Amino acid sequence: MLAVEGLTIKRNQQALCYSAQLPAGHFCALTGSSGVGKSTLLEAITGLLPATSGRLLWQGERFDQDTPGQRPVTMLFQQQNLIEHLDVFTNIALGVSPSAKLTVQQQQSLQQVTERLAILELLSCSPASLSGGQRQRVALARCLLRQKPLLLLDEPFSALDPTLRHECLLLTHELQQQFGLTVLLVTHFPEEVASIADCYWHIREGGQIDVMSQPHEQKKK
Ligand SMILES: Nc1ncnc2c1ncn2[C@@H]1O[C@H](COP(=O)(O)OP(=O)(O)OP(=O)(O)O)[C@@H](O)[C@H]1O
Repeated sequence: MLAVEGLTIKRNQQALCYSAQLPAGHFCALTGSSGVGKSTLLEAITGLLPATSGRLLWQGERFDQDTPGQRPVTMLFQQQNLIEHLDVFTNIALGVSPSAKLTVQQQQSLQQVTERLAILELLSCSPASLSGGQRQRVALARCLLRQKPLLLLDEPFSALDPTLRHECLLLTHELQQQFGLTVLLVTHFPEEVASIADCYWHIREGGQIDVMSQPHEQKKK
C-alpha cells in the first residue's frame, strides 16, 4: 500500500496538504481542476519536490527521506524527456543503468517490453524521427524496465489523438497487470479510464483528497 500522510508542500505561498492510501496493485486515476495540485503531489512522491512535513510509506516502510533514485517510484511525464542525440535503445537503457550497459536478463526484458509496445524495430532510431505516440511508448518502456513497484503518470498521453490515447491507456493497463504495478495516473478525462481504474483520487483546493473506489462490477472489461 502507498500511504500519503499529511504530506505538505509549499507552493506560491499556499500549503498543499495531502493524505490518502492506495492499495498495492490498484490503478488509480488522479483528477481535479487545473492548478489544484495534481502534478505537485506526483513530484513530491518522486522526491523532485521537497515536502515540509508529513510521511510517505510503501508497504509500511517510510521513503520520504530517500533520494529520488532510492524511492520505489518511477514517473512518466507528458514531455518524454528523451535525449535527442542518443538512439532509442540507449534512451531506454539509461533508465535501467547509468552506464546503459545491461545484463543479459535486462536485455531480454528490454526486448520483451519493446516488442509488446511495438517499438522493437525502432531501437536504433533517433528520438527525433519518431511520432508522438512512439516517443511516449519509448518513455513508458524506460519507466517499466526500471522495475519500481509504483508507476506515476502525469497526463502521459494527453498530446495524442483520442484513438491513440485510448490504445496507450489500454496497453499501460495490460502492462500494469502483467508487472503487478501500482499506478497513479493524472487525467482530465476520467471517463476515459472508467473501464480500467480501480479507484479515483479527486483533489480539492488545499490538497484535500476525496478517495472513491470503483466497484469492480462497474469496470467494463
Ligand atoms: N514550478 C512551479 N513553481 C512554483 N509554483 C508552481 C510551479 N508549478 C506549479 N506551481 C503552482 O502549484 C500549484 C499546483 O500546481 P500543479 O501543477 O500541481 O497543478 P495541477 O493540478 O497539476 O494543474 P494542471 O491540471 O493544470 O496540470 C498551482 O498554484 C501552481 O501555480
